[in-house]
Amino acid sequence: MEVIFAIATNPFGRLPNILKSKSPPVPPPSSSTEPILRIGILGAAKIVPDGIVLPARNHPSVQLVAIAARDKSRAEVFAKQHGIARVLDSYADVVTDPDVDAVYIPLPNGLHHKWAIEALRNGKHILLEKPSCSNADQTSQVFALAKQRNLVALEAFHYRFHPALHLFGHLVRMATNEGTNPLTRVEADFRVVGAGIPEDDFRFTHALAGGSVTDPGVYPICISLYTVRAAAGPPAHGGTLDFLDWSSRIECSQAKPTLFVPRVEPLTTAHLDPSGKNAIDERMDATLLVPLPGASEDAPTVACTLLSTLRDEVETTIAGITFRTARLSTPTVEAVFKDGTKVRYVGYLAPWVYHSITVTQPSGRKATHQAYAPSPEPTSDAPDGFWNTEDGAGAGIKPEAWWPTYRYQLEVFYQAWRAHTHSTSPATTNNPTTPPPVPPPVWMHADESIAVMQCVDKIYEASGLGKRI
Ligand SMILES: NC(=O)C1=CN([C@@H]2O[C@H](COP(=O)(O)OP(=O)(O)OC[C@H]3O[C@@H](n4cnc5c(N)ncnc54)[C@H](OP(=O)(O)O)[C@@H]3O)[C@@H](O)[C@H]2O)C=CC1
Ligand SMILES: O=C1OC[C@@H](O)[C@H](O)[C@H]1O
Repeated sequence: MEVIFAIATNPFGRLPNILKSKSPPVPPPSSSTEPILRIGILGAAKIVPDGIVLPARNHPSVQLVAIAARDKSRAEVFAKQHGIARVLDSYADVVTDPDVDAVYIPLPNGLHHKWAIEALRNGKHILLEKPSCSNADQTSQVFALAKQRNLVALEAFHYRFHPALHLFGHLVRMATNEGTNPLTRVEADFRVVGAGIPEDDFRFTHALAGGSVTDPGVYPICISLYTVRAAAGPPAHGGTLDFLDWSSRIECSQAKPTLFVPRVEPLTTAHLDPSGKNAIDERMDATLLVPLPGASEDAPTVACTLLSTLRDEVETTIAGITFRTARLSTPTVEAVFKDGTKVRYVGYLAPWVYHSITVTQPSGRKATHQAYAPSPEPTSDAPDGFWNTEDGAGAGIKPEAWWPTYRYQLEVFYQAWRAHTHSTSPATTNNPTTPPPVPPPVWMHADESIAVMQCVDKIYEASGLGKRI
């Protein structure tokens, strides 16, 4: 609601940047010193235009070279519309194509594992849509293979790469007053307005790892873990966090599902699990008890309350007739500290459209912050990096206020790939004009993708619906 209010009351404030994000400038072709990353796409999915087509259009060193869809004629129309160079006969042809360096995988959740493994086995780097897989075991297999084959693998948690999140992480750390004012509670949500999702969508299909936790729910899980890590600050004595040791200590104390019930004839049965039980959550209310990394075993945990919905509706009855209308809301995360301080980030999934980060002191005094581009404020204590005002994209490009999360995501993926290519290819290592192999300024680690899926598994087990398979 806050976002709608903000845009409605100041439409011209954000509008130019929103329009630019939908029609980004096309930079001149890359200089010869920048290696070109050639991406192939599996499926003509709805997320493809925002997730990769528009970001790539604005990237001087990324080319979308191939796509395949189950129906080739559909892929041909899609490729023409979005400027994708070649249409191949099958997903298998994309992952084996010698002219593809990396594969973008925007398939239904239940197909992520199969196609991530296929792509990696064929030597392709992967940008894998969220949720990384159907469960944590599958995610561990994917990232283990990427490591073994020395390939870049990134889960497409786009919101992680936007400077507004890094400012939020910094403000969370500041609120702890160097750890003396501990984080006690996190509340996070993502309510998808269900009216638009057809009942035969993969999100309501058990065999394709559907459900509200695997779809919108992974964002509140992921941002809650980020918030707890931000509050803990960098690991003591340097070093890096042992994610999997930490995540193994996270418990799900309650998980209450609201089951999906088909309404539209012919009624689907895809929500049933193999034993015939309804196993699709249209909504999940859950609590994770998350230890602060580095805290002693008996230290209090942080209660993270999570809400995800696939159909969020309000029922109104007038003159005996019941109407269902979508409830509008904006993805929000709020961190609450022992002294009552609150840090609330509204709009964490589409921060380039609008967001606000408000710190409320125990006295009730509020200060609101925003970061539409890398912020001059110090955010270097945010976990997993931050965009410095000096950090650029290749070819002298700097992040701009219109950049969507997906453009940042493509940038970090490109930079990770470039660093990798530089360190493994004699052609680039011997070329003195090739940019040095700097890692991207921000990253999302493989072990964190695994930790998120461990939380998904724990929530589904506690809910009685069972892990996704
Ligand atoms: N990062 C983000 O902001 C978002 C991420 N996502 C994620 O992206 C992925 C795709 O989501 P979305 O774009 O909404 O999905 P769509 O339903 O639009 O697309 C899924 C694609 O998967 C292919 N497919 C292959 N097998 C099947 C099957 N058995 N049933 C249905 N589709 C099949 C289809 O490709 P074909 O063209 O070959 O027929 C289809 O285009 C999901 O993992 C989702 O979680 C989704 C929305 C936003
Ligand atoms: O990742 C997502 O973000 C947008 C939602 O509408 C969608 O269901 C989900 O897959």
